[in-house]
Amino acid sequence: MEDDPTTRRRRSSALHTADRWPITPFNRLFAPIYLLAVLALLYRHVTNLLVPATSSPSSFTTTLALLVADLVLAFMWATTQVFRMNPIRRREAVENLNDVVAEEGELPGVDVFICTADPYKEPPLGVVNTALSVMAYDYPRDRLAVYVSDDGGSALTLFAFVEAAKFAARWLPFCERNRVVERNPAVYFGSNRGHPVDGEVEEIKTMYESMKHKVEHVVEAGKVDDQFIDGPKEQEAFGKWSDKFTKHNHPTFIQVLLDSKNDKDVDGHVMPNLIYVSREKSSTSQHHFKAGALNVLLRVSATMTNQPIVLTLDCDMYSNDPATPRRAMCYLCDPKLGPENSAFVQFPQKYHGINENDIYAGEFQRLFQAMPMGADGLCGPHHVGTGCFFRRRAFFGSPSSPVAPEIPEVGPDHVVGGSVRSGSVLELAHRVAECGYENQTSWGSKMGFRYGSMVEDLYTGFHLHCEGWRSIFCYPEQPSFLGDSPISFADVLIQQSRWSVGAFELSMSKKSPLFMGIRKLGWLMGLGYCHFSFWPIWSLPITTYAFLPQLALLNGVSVFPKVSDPWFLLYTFLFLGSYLQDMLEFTTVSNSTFRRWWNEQRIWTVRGLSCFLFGGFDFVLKSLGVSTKGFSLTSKVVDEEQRQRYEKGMFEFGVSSPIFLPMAMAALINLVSFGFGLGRVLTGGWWNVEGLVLQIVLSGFGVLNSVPIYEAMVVRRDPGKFPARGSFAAVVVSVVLCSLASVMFSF
Ligand SMILES: O=c1ccn([C@@H]2O[C@H](COP(=O)(O)OP(=O)(O)O[C@H]3O[C@H](CO)[C@@H](O)[C@H](O)[C@H]3O)[C@@H](O)[C@H]2O)c(=O)[nH]1
Ligand SMILES: [Mn+2]
Repeated sequence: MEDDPTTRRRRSSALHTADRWPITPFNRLFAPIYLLAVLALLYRHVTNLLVPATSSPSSFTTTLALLVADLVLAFMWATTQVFRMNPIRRREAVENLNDVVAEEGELPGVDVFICTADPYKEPPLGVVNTALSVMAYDYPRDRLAVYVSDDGGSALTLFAFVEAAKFAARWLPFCERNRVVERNPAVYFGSNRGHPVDGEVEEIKTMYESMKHKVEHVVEAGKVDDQFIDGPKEQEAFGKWSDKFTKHNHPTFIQVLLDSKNDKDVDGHVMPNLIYVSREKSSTSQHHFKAGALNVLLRVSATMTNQPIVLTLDCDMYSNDPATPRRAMCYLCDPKLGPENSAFVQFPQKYHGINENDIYAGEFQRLFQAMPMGADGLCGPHHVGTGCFFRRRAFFGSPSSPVAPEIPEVGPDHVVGGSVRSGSVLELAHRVAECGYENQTSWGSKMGFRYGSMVEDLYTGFHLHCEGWRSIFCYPEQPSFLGDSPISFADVLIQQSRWSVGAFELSMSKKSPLFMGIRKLGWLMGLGYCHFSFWPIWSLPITTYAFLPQLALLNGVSVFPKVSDPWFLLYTFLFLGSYLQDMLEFTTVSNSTFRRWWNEQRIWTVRGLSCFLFGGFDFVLKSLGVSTKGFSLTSKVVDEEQRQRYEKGMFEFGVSSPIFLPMAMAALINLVSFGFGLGRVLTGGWWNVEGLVLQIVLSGFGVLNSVPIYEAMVVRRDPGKFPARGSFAAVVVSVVLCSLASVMFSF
């Protein structure tokens, strides 16, 4: 049959399908019922405020605090419902791609961007392995270009890539011939999953070990010794570095390590392009962290290869499935979908090495899986920074009104003239990577990744959606990418404090989802974006419920209805209703365990008492111009002892940090108030504490959630335990807080 466009169009329908979640009808039914209960609760608070039972100032303050807390809970509840209204799960039929794209040569080219920023926090060997895993994709090699952005400006990282380019010439054909699935060599050689061990495997393994040894040696030494430099070309590359350069002050370095027009693998087949880029840095310019780095890569790649699709990856997110680009192409090449409906294809963030019960809730099942599926049934998932295939065009204005860049050579329509090694191409590439280049241009505002938030991913995705672009969530059974998840508790909380600052930067901006979002995307998606951008305000109700009812209990003051009061039923329904629905969804949709769900709800409360709170403070300080805190990079270095403790499910406190203080205080105060409540029950019987029952139950719940903190404070002796200084501080501040509360409740 002739392959005319109509036939192809028809066939493309088989490229992907979408299924609905089975529990959606229940969720849709439950939402209005729960809403009525929420309204009833708010009504109760308001009447209590206006017509108080007692006229004490403390009871007025308590009711007001609970009203505010419940208003925030109600708002966040509403934003969560958005994702429950029409969630879909897509599946791709990669085998049908060849019907639509008749020849391999028709597949669109992909420029892959990998960001790294510090050779000590992000070991170059890991970055190199990520690059190797994507260079070895099952995709025409001449249509693949890998760009590495090194914000560390480090010769150590370049050295690792020089070695990787040599190793790739063996590794790529090996993977292809043997249909290797794990194309990250560290994973392949690290797992003993019955790989055939023959002469060739042994030889490649030795080659890998030698590369690893050299790279690790160089990183440890902190410099590239002459003995490791091979030939005049390398001499020239490393000769560009000087001792005077620092991470924050150095010229542009662009090094073409592999060029698909000239470089061949050991079998004589072409190699993908591999290009190292370190943009110019100067201590007097703004660099906009990762967003800035990505915009430089957008321009540099435009001048060198300018392929229509761009894949962005964090340095730790390696490919776990060589068919991934073809999966993405099932959407990007689908003529039925249209470019405006597939501006980007987002894959979920998934991690390797998370412990059995996921004690830190590092899987982010909701944020990275359930909610994107929910949004996919509306206008598409939010962007999560890594594992995302973009149409280059999406960075240059809305689907209907393109924005022209300051020079046509960095635009999506530019046709690259020379080879990536040609003098004129390289000269232009250097120019567009200069730190003053963006002055008086639209980069970061109307073009490229947007500046203005620490979560440039969410921020940029939001702006693209508001411009009229739509996105796709691609969630195959086998994870397409796997990344590192921090295993030290302090690292986890610092990372999420940064996310919290970024979220506030979006929600409090002039283009907040609450206003621009709802206006441009409608109520549903507008509120959906509010969920992410108001994420840290959970800390308000969580902090209130972690302290206020407990302190009241200690003073014998009742803040919830009595057991015999009909309102008691409302409280029970609200609590159990949301918890049970949440548990049901967590365990069925993502097929997870009860223990993981339990840990997840615990971490939710812990976040409210740590990173959300601290992120909020940081945001205020930043807005006032007091703090200029930058991007605190998450360390990807693993301490073996820490890893072992983590495997056993132990929380890693270790360092004394103020971020642990509020949760430790909550643990202590809940314990004391629970003990106090139980004491009253034992001495006076239940009827004596009728009005305090819910407070006793809440304290008990707090105690259950704090078990790992008590263990770390009292029982453990290992280096990951709660530092004695931290415990002491928590006791002192808790005593002060309890005394203040007893004064307050006496009014
Ligand atoms: O100035 C910088 C800072 C960071 N990075 C890179 O950004 C990536 C993400 O940094 P990481 O420390 O791993 O932060 P995470 O919090 O783990 O990253 C999540 O959150 C970020 C937003 O805060 C998103 O950009 C990421 O994609 C998402 O995985 C890494 O590859 C870094 O090398 C840079 O290139 N330049
Ligand atoms: Mn990361």
